[in-house]
Amino acid sequence: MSLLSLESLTASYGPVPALFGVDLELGAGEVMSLMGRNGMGKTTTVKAICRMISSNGGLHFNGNTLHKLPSHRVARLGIGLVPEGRRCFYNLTVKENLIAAARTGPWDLKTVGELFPRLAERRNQGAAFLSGGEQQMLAVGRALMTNPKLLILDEATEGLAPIVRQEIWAAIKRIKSETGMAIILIDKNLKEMAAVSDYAAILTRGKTVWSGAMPSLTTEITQRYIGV
Ligand SMILES: Nc1ncnc2c1ncn2[C@@H]1O[C@H](COP(=O)(O)OP(=O)(O)OP(=O)(O)O)[C@@H](O)[C@H]1O
Repeated sequence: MSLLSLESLTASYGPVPALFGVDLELGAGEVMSLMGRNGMGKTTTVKAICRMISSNGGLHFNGNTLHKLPSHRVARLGIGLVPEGRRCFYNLTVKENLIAAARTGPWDLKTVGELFPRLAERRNQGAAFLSGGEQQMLAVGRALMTNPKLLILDEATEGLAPIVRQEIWAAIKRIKSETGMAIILIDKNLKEMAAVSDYAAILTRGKTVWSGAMPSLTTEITQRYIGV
């Protein structure tokens, strides 16, 4: 049985439609790249999954229909989001950010500190004083502290120096290999994203136009739908 399934999902921003039929299936422990050119509906799909915008069509997670739930209930069901633009609580310390939404499980201050030693070193520092890369690590750590079954990373390496990007990719690989967490990735670095993913789905104008196992994603397909 799928952990997450979206069937013909549609969504609008007020009167303006943005999703026209998104289909996705993800099993427990699987990693998926959600791909598509700019403005094709990737972030909107994530917002619909997390119930930050309303949607129609099939939307199920771990045996639950998500449609009527408020976003905090979705988080409690086990979906952890690292949103585009990080959104840390800048008036709180690193530790306060991490424990703000913590739930019992294998990810706690100790294990997150082992994954990102820089966060452990700066535990009592204000989040506003962290570098961009450290803030991104904090956003990932905060989502992990909710001990989700599904972690969604929306542009987690955007705007970071190459060396910091590599630290984030290494952490994602560890999360994949050391936990049974399912992960959805959205990222402009297609090569790195493909290297950690089992599956991919491509959106064009708010619709799934291709999905399948990562090895079957050919250059011909990426050129046709993503232009690379
Ligand atoms: N807050 C909003 N209000 C109105 N329209 C929006 C809003 N956010 C996104 N859209 C529109 O919805 C469509 C899908 O946007 P979305 O941000 O989901 O795309 P994306 O694939 O995540 O793009 P990007 O890679 O640029 O982040 C676009 O046409 C966009 O202009």
